[in-house]
Amino acid sequence: MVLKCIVNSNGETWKQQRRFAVITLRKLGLGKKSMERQIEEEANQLVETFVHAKGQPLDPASYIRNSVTNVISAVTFGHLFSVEDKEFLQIVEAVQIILKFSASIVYVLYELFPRLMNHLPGPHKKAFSCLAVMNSFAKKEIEKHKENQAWHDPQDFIDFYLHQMEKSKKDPASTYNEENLVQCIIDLFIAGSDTTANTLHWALLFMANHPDIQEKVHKEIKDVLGSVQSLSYQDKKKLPYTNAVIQEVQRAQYILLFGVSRQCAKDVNMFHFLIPKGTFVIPDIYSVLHDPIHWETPEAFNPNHFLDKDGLFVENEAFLPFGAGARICPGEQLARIELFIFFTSLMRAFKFQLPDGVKELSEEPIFGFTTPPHPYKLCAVPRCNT
Ligand code: HEM
Repeated sequence: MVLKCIVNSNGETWKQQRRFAVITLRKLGLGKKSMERQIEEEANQLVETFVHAKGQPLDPASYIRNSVTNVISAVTFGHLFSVEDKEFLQIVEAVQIILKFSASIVYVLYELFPRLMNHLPGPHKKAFSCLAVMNSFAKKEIEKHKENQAWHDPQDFIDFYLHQMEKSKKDPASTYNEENLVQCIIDLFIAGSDTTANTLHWALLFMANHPDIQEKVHKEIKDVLGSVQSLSYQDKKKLPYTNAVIQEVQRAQYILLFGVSRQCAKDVNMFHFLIPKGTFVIPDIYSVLHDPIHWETPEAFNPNHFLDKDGLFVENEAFLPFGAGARICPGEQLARIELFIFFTSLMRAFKFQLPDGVKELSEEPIFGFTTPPHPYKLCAVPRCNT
């Protein structure tokens, strides 16, 4: 019920919509209004917001969520929203409610007995109304794009999609239509905002709990980038320690309870077990990210998992937070750019400290479809060189 266009579709619809999304996200990364610049703009806004707190304790969750959701707005609609915009805040809230619902027992009941559940009150009604809000928001943006007729020089996801619809209107096998476009937009918002925001939320928590690691990150950024203002994703290669810390955050506190459930398209023989065609499979990505065969100290936060003895960055084949295979996350590159630019901008600008009297922040997650940290406060103390 919740995610349909790419995430939960199969067959020809999935193939076409996914291929289109992958190609379009790549093109947007290279385009005039490249995603990287928009992410940088949004990261600078987040830094400004934290500066206003003047080092006093603040809960960073909603600020991070708004910024990351705004990046998805830039990608899909081609513009950023003011974080005070009521409609925008409604969308941010709708994503939260839908995700919370999709990990609830009521969701399972709804999937099993939809007709009965339709007659009963409950959280599914609220989730449906949130989907309706997202639907009408997406439709309004599509209408604006149609009026502007900018799809001849496409600048965002909607432009590219309308262009594709026009190109394939005579193809009877085409699945490009406005209904699927609305679903794609909802997919991008739901799959692309909470995942990245929760990773950043964990990243700040780990930095406050591990000041020694935080100092090494800050020093590396300062030594390598100096007073260069603008950040680029290319800088990642020059910052092996920072890169290792970001990946370690993704590994140590994986932000999905499980991967997305999938159905076997054919009989599969795996390590002598037959998984018959049609079986639903739920990948346990967390277990791969904590497998003692692949990680020296799986339960500890340890950036050395991604560094060799000379401090150079090393990949690990068991680092699979974005899944694997044909269904691998199409937003991986966008997410990696966001994590790098947001994290590096924040580490460069602030020292994140525990508020007075707090010894440590809890590293226990809240279990749901995604696994954010428990709400916490920290102090973003501006570094004197910023
Ligand atoms: C830290 C951030 C993210 C993580 C950890 C993550 C992780 C994942 C995982 C594990 C899957 C399932 C892969 C599989 O079934 O094998 C997935 C699917 C997906 N993700 Fe992400 N994701 C992230 C960010 C994003 C972003 C930013 C977007 C969009 C812009 C996005 C869009 C999607 C979509 C559309 C799918 C469905 C793919 C399909 O079914 O073919 N994700 N993601």
